[in-house]
Amino acid sequence: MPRVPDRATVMPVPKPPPSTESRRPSPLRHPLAAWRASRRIRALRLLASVSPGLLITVGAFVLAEAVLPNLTLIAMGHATGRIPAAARDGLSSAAGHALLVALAVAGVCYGLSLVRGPVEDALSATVRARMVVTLQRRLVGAVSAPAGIAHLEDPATLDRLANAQGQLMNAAPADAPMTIASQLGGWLSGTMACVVLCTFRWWLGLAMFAAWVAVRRPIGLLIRSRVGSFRAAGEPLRRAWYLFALATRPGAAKEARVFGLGGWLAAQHREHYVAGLTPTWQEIRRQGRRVAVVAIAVFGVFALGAGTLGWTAYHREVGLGTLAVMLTMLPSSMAVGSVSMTDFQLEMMLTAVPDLDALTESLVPAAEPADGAVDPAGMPRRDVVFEDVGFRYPGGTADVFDGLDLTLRAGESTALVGVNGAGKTTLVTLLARLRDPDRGRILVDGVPLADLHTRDWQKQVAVVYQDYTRYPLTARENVVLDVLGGPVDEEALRTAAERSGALDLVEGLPHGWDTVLSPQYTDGQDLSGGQWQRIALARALYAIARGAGVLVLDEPTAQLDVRAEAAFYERFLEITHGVTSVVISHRFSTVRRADRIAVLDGGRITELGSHAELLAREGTYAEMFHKQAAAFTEGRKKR
Ligand SMILES: Nc1ncnc2c1ncn2[C@@H]1O[C@H](COP(=O)(O)OP(=O)(O)OP(=O)(O)O)[C@@H](O)[C@H]1O
Repeated sequence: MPRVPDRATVMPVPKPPPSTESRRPSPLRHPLAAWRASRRIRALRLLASVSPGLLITVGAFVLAEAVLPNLTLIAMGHATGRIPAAARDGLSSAAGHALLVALAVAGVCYGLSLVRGPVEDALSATVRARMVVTLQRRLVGAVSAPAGIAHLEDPATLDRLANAQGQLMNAAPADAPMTIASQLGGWLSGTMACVVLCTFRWWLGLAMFAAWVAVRRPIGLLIRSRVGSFRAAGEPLRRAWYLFALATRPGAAKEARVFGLGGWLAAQHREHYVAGLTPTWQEIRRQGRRVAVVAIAVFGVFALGAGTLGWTAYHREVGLGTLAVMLTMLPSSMAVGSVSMTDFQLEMMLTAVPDLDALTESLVPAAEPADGAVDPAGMPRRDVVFEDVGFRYPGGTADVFDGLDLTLRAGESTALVGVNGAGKTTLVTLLARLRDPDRGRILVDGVPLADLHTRDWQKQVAVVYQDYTRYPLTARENVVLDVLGGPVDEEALRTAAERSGALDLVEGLPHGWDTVLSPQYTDGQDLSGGQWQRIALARALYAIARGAGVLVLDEPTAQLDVRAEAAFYERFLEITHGVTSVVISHRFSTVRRADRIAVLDGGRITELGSHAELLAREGTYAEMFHKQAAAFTEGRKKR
């Protein structure tokens, strides 16, 4: 008796670990661990993994950002303080020399501050470019790690994916390291100003520092909670972006115009966007009063500092130079507590970090357990057996399969017939192990599918899907997809194109096999639906020529014209000869040519046999066949 695994144990949608965003630091947690887990540190570590040299350069930028503005102000203050003495004693006096030195230092620092802008621009562009490549590589790696596709229909995973790309909040995560650097530079600059204030009155520097930190904390928390409610609205925001893409990209452009969808799309986009942002706006309104309290505190602290300076100057306790330096340090110290739009943007960028990690942590290890050790090369030699298979889509309300038994004999063609929604395409999905059954087993030459190396088995199954992909690549690349970047077997390519009826079409293209099949690229050209279908068919036949063991054709002639369809039928036996093939079609002129026909109904195979056998049985197949034949004859008579 085969082991019947229960639903929960088979290839589940990988569950992301709880977002580190929501893991509140426990008081017992080591501070160093909390520091390492901080999203800022993780973003900077990401940059270090891209290029340690770049991180060091960014560090130097932070130092310059912290020191240069203060040095300029201090030097200018000192210069101001020396003016009276220099004016009195002359420039050649000691006081005059001190003035010149202070002016020279101020000039150099100011000059260096002037190049800060262009340097920051260049550095930001480099960091962004390197980060984008790394982030995209990690995302593609994570998303394509599982052999199955269930995770791509999991809303939580899709929210994470959209946010890790920066799409959900319209904030580019690749800009996070430089924004952190700029923010850190500002904070250090403010801290340095507080230290300078300490040299005047130790308590004033400390008080300013403590006040700014105290001011910054509640505003920081407000920003976090705003961004948190923004992030929580993942689904409506993702939907808003989807609608926006529908309205602005070519895919749906034709239907959007013909059906006049433009206004509806715009209204729907607005509705979902507003629904996504409403909690954030409510949060902002709730926070308004706290922000007002903080603003009053800022004013109070600043007044205390300025008042103290004014008082001491009035009583001649400090000289002009000290007064000039300290007066500039007061506003400089504000950088410790200042919060701007950049902080909000940075907070949004940083939400991508835990999402990126969660995707990698959940999807990449999920790829491993699904892999078996048996090499499927040359399989199937005998058969592929579906044994008591049960399957229901995650979140679905009904079983698609309930005790399905079917044997696909090696070297034979089997046609799958059934009404819309009977589960024909789903059966192919299980065969290619893009999903696993909830119950029962699929055996290839007696070996459970789970014991085969998943990726290699998937390469053994060449499928022309009903909704095959039209890649914006050259005609050649569209056909030789499974070996992209590797050597191309030109003879097999030509034969595949000839058998699928694509050869004449490709030879008629402006650059032949090298024509890009997309009008969105220079010299590119689009194809008609039927022409694309021939290319997709050639893709599967090329894979078969290169050793794939199973050919699956899902509605192979749906988009072909009458002549192409007739030519396909003539070649059908030749195309599928000796190949283990599965043909799904509602056209009985295709189906009848298969060696065996399986009728799928109510989650099981209800009839199985050759065309003649099933007609003789006078069951569902015979009824469907006669209805279609009658409709066809009727149609011809009317013409
Ligand atoms: N990704 C999915 N998530 C949930 N349910 C799905 C999904 N894909 C298909 N279904 C459902 O599973 C059932 C079988 O769908 P499937 O596409 O396999 O049918 P089919 O026989 O190929 O139909 P058709 O002849 O229309 O192509 C249908 O009820 C469909 O609604």
